[in-house]
Amino acid sequence: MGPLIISLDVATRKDLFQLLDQFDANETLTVKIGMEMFYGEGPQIVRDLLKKGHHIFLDLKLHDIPNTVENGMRQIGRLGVTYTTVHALGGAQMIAQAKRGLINGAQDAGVAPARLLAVTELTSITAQGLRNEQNCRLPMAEQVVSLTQLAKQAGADGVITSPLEVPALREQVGSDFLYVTPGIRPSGASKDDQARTATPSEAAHNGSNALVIGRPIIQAADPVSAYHQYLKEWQNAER
Ligand SMILES: O=c1ccn([C@@H]2O[C@H](COP(=O)(O)O)[C@@H](O)[C@H]2O)c(=O)[nH]1
Repeated sequence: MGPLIISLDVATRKDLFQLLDQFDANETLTVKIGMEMFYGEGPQIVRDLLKKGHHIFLDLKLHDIPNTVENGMRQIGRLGVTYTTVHALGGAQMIAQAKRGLINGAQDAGVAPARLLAVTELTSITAQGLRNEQNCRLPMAEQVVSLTQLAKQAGADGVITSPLEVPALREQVGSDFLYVTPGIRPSGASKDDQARTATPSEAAHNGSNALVIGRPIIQAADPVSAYHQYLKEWQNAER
């Protein structure tokens, strides 16, 4: 069973440490740094979190021509994060070069290479949006399977997808690949801007390898107890 990754979607370093300092200092967490924090605070925030012993998922979702992505990934690879992301829609060549950039960056810095995760269809995309806005003729699960096969063949280590597609992915793409799932909402909670959601225990039952949870933890009245409640549900779920 993989980690429950806390998505630290806050604007400033001060907000971030106000949140993290509520956790026991001995508790090693896996935390996700996204665009909001990285664009505001830069790579130093990643280095500071690594110094505190946390594992980092740097979620910048690169999507550009292959050469640009490879060079960006070389910089990310030097940081020593555990996971990072590209959009699968960038294509096989882009994904393969992203992987090469990560490996070369890790070698430059003498750190372990990050695992490369390809975003399939964002968990905010509905079946209607896929059809009417992306003009995609495949049903959601087939489109996600197709992008996952592409990502796997191109050398990614896993995908980001909704927990709803994981059973089809395990069956059609295999279990030797990471299925990391945001779009997690406790039963009865607001979906916010997420469309394809599941609870932590449903995600576990469907075969997710790791959960990503943001607002239900960071906006809770007590983020530490919310984290432990979802962690318990994730760890104790029937698989
Ligand atoms: O398809 C995707 C890809 C990435 N995300 C990211 O996960 C978190 C989810 O936050 P919540 O507050 O739990 O909704 C957020 O940082 C997204 O950028 C995603 O939700 N879906």
